[in-house]
Amino acid sequence: MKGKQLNETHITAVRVIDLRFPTSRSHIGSDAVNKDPDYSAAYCILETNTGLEGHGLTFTLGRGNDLVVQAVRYLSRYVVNRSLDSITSDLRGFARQLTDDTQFRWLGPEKGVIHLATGAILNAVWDLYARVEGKPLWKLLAEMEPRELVKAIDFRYIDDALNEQEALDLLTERRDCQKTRLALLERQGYPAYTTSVGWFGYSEEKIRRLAREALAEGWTHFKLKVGGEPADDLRRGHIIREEIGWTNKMMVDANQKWGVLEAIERTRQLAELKPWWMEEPTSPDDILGHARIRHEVPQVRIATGEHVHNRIMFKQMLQAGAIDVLQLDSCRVAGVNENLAILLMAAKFNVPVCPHAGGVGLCEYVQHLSAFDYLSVSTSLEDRVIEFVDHLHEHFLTPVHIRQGHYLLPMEPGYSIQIKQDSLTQFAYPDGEIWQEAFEEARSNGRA
Ligand SMILES: C[C@H](O)[C@@H](O)CC(=O)C(=O)O
Ligand SMILES: [Mg+2]
Repeated sequence: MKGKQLNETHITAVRVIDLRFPTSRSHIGSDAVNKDPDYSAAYCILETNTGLEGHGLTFTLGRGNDLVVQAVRYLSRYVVNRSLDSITSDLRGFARQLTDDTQFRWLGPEKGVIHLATGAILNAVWDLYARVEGKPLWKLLAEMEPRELVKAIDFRYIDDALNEQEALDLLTERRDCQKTRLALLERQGYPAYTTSVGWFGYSEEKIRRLAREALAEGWTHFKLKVGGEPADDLRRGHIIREEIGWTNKMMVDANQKWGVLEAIERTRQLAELKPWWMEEPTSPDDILGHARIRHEVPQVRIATGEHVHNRIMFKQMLQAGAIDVLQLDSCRVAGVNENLAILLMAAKFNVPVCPHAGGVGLCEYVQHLSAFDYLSVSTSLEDRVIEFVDHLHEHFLTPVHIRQGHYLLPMEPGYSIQIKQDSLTQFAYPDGEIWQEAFEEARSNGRA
């Protein structure tokens, strides 16, 4: 039956939508580097002969979306007119087709605009796969045979750190007691932290109020954006500490603001806030820089990953002992396939994965990856929390559910990423109503 449905599903067309939300107007999502982020998505819909659809997106910011949308359109050629089972029977080969296109590869390889676009298409394929199977993505993954799972992973360039046999052994050994872990997730959900209290552009009064409210809602982990003047960062940090106390956890995120030496100095200063981690202290490409910061400020754990663009970079981060916390991004790397590789490497190196979710749709995506990680890969919740931001969920057909600072397991088939038709129309750029109104207002104010 399973094979038959996959076989009978043919992808007939791909619709690509440039979707942008004007979040920068209220400083939502702002940090020391990204001061005016309009949360955006290069969104694609795989249409099929059966009426089922596969939805996928890659998160970007405002103008950057133009380029990724175009790249998704180009890559669509690899899915149109294919049966779903021609893809799912060789998921590694399919991912390679996308990453190895002989002319697009020059734009990467496996990084930047073309890789972001690859993430959208691959995630849409997995969404469709899970819908055809009638399962949420986490369940599809957790129930797949280890042998099938490793066949989705491209071990090229990482097999010096993790090879296929090791991945297979790890997945096989860790199947024990999966039911017990599932029962725990069903009961209490997956632990989470909130970033929404501490965006960079928020006033001190606002972060105090939001921290207080979040505490009352049951949150125990809170993230603050730093990277401003040292005294301002400390003052803002102490405001949060005054509200949440010293038992709850606070993390700080500099969004790559500093060079390595400044990062060392600033992380030492921020240590007085007792941060649970220091996030993105410097450039995401500086593997040895992260290792040095970690070595020179041992009292603060170092986290990064939202801008780490592929499994090969993560491999080196792990090999170099550069990070304490790995923050994979579900669609910066090449979709579910590459996330599997990264989860497995992190498990081998015993580094906790706390996925990045500050963006549109990222919370919806990563809840599946973390549930799968716990059920089948890391098998631990220790030091692991999923990020949560409380913006834009109203646009999703099956948004995340949070209870007492935990993500509840999503139960609907698919990857939870489908955006409501009304929202797709209203926020499409530049023709959507929201943007037309904004252009009109700018014209009448003489700004256009
Ligand atoms: C621009 C994004 O909002 C970024 O600040 C998110 C981020 O760093 C995080 O969620 O962590
Ligand atoms: Mg961050």
